Amino acid sequence: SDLSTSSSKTDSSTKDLVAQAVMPDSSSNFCQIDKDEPVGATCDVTFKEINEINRQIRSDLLALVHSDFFKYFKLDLYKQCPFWNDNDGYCVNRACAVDVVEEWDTLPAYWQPEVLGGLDNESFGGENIASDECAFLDQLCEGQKNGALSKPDVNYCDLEDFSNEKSVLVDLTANPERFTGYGGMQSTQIWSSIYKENCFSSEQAGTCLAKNAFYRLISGLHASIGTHLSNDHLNTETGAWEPNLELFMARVGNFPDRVANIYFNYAVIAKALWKIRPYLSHLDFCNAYHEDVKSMINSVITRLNSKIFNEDLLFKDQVTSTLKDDFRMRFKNVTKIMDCVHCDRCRLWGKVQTTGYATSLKILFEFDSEDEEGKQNVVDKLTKYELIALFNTFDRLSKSVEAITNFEKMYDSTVNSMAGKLASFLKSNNFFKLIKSSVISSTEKEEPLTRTSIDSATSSEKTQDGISQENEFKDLKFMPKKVVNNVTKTGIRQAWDTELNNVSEALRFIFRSYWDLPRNIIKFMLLKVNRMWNRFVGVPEYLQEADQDPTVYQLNIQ
Ligand SMILES: Cc1cc2nc3c(=O)[nH]c(=O)nc-3n(C[C@H](O)[C@H](O)[C@H](O)COP(=O)(O)OP(=O)(O)OC[C@H]3O[C@@H](n4cnc5c(N)ncnc54)[C@H](O)[C@@H]3O)c2cc1C
Repeated sequence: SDLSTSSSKTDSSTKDLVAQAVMPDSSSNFCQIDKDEPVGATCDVTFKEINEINRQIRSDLLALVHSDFFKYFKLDLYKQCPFWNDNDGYCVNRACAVDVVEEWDTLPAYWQPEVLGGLDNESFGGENIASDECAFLDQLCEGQKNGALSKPDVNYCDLEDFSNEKSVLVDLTANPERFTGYGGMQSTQIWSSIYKENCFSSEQAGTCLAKNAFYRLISGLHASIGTHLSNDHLNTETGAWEPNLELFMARVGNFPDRVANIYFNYAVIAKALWKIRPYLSHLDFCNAYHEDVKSMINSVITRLNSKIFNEDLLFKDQVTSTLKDDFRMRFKNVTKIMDCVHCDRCRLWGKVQTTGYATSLKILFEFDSEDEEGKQNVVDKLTKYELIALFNTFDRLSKSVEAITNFEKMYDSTVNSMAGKLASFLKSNNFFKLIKSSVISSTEKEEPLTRTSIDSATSSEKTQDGISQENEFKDLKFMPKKVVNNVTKTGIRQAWDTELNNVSEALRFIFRSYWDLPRNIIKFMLLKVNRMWNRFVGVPEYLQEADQDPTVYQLNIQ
């Protein structure tokens, strides 16, 4: 997929649709979500409460994931897709690339190869651990070395990825999750395989709940990615990275369930973080960063609470261990499907986030509430990459929630300005006055515009254009209402006036066309002469096109 093509396609298709996409029934009902409602049956927290929690923790969380400990992640960018033979696809856009860390000297001490034993985890453990300044890192990887993590397997992701020799270290802050242009058949295949993992075979009690939770997790991840690529989107006209409201509405905002699933995922990860809080004291960060990192973690986690998500409603009592195993295995497959993603940047963030979710599921469902020692054990055996993924995934969701709040502001101001523009347009333009007079009854004519009148006028406008938006974007849910035929008949007199106006407007249009004809002919001739001259003096074809359409030039040079 080509960045410029897909981007310009998106720009043009969404631009025309924005009027329909962002025209709501009520501007306060952004995404058609009641913010005072709970996020889901398993969450005792409302959308509004999550917005407030997020507002409080946002800056601390951001500082945490920018800290030297949490900003690095390790993955194998060249791992073969284990599910199908399609390793040939490449995303060649610059935006798809990942800048790996090559200048090791610039890294903090505990990321240096001599301290980490080449980062392959082989040298972790043994007697040296206690004396190592970075005992925490060794401690986290100890379980892996001892094989304790795989017997029994309580992991929802493949931990081997991090010990793979071919894995590279990546600075996440230098590779932001944003629009890459990755799309088409390749990404569709990935998403559809991910959703297919939700096909639990079991019919036992609780399967439906498990399926529902699985679906919400995946859909929330998908929607969060959609929010990021819309929030950090390349404007091909200016070259700037900026939020794109139309794209957000088309991908996420028009689907209340997708927005709700982002909040659901926020609640899931927040609860996992809340659960490990009492056991974090064992973690030992490097001296230089120890206190800072710990206080940053604390300031985020202390603002979370237990009622944000009730995992017991999901699995406890209703689900046998076979179903839980099935759930774990299927989620592990999702993390493995990330190796089939052709765009490196997307693969990187896909790996980080699926590992983050996998870690939170491990904490939520493998923590035995009666067994304090067991809980401490689970936390002690988390690898550093699981911990890094967990906090970075929480940051992604936190950023999504923040972006949704900003999109809501953009949406409201777009709607307000559209309503204002439409109102003045209707006032000044005769053609629309005619429509207005046929839609609004004679008694309402001089009253200020109401929401209904604006909607009706827009719908009429749409019908006049003859464009069937429903066919183009079946997904959109904020379509203006269908034209309601509420013409008030006020007798033959009004019909006569309307007809007379129609005829006079038509005559005026014909007259104006004749009037403009000579000017249009001259313009056309000048254009032709200009083209012939350019060809004569040897100006390349693409520059001539760019001359007429600046976007063409921009696309060609990319
Ligand atoms: C792991 C992964 C990471 C990616 N990361 C990036 C990235 O960082 N930057 C980037 O620009 N692109 C990224 N992409 C690509 C991006 O997700 C889209 O696939 C791409 O933009 C094409 O979008 P689309 O509109 O064709 O529909 P897609 O997003 O591909 O969706 C396919 C279909 O799934 C359904 N659907 C869409 N969203 C949801 C949802 N939330 N819940 C339920 N159903 C849904 C719709 O019916 C839709 O038609 C990534 C893709 C994958 C698989």
